[in-house]
Amino acid sequence: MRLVVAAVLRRGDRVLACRRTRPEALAGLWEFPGGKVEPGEAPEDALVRELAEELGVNVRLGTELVAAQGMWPISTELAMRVWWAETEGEPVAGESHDLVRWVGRGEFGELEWVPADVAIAALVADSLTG
Ligand SMILES: Nc1nc2c([nH]c(=O)n2[C@H]2C[C@H](O)[C@@H](COP(=O)(O)OP(=O)(O)OP(=O)(O)O)O2)c(=O)[nH]1
Repeated sequence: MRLVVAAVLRRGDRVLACRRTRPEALAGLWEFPGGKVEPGEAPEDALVRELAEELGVNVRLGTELVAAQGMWPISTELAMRVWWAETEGEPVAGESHDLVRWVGRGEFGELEWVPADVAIAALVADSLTG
């Protein structure tokens, strides 16, 4: 099982959603930014690295958003761990995304999420005020 890590970057009552450019099956769908943990790499280090690479921001991780089962299932080969995070920088879409958007709880329903993120987005929306 390969581990994927993702961040719910929070600023006030909004969080950052990112629209994927690849692979074709996921292009156009929204996700929380992150990526695969490399062999030998600590999950938290991988997450900080991915956000620097993909969005050009230096993030500070907060607490983990734990699923009922522990990890968030993606597929038979992949499972995901997700952390709250903050940054002072302004995220800019690189090659992995063609749009980034700060969304409040009322806007979550406007986005078509990557399938594995639907349950995470629901939990996140519930925990935001406004
Ligand atoms: N980054 C990210 N990936 C997610 C989310 N939800 C979800 O199902 N995935 C899936 C999509 C991909 O199959 C996998 C993560 O791969 P990725 O393409 O983002 O990772 P990476 O940057 O390390 O990519 P690569 O080196 O394999 O190209 O997890 C999510 O919220 N964020």
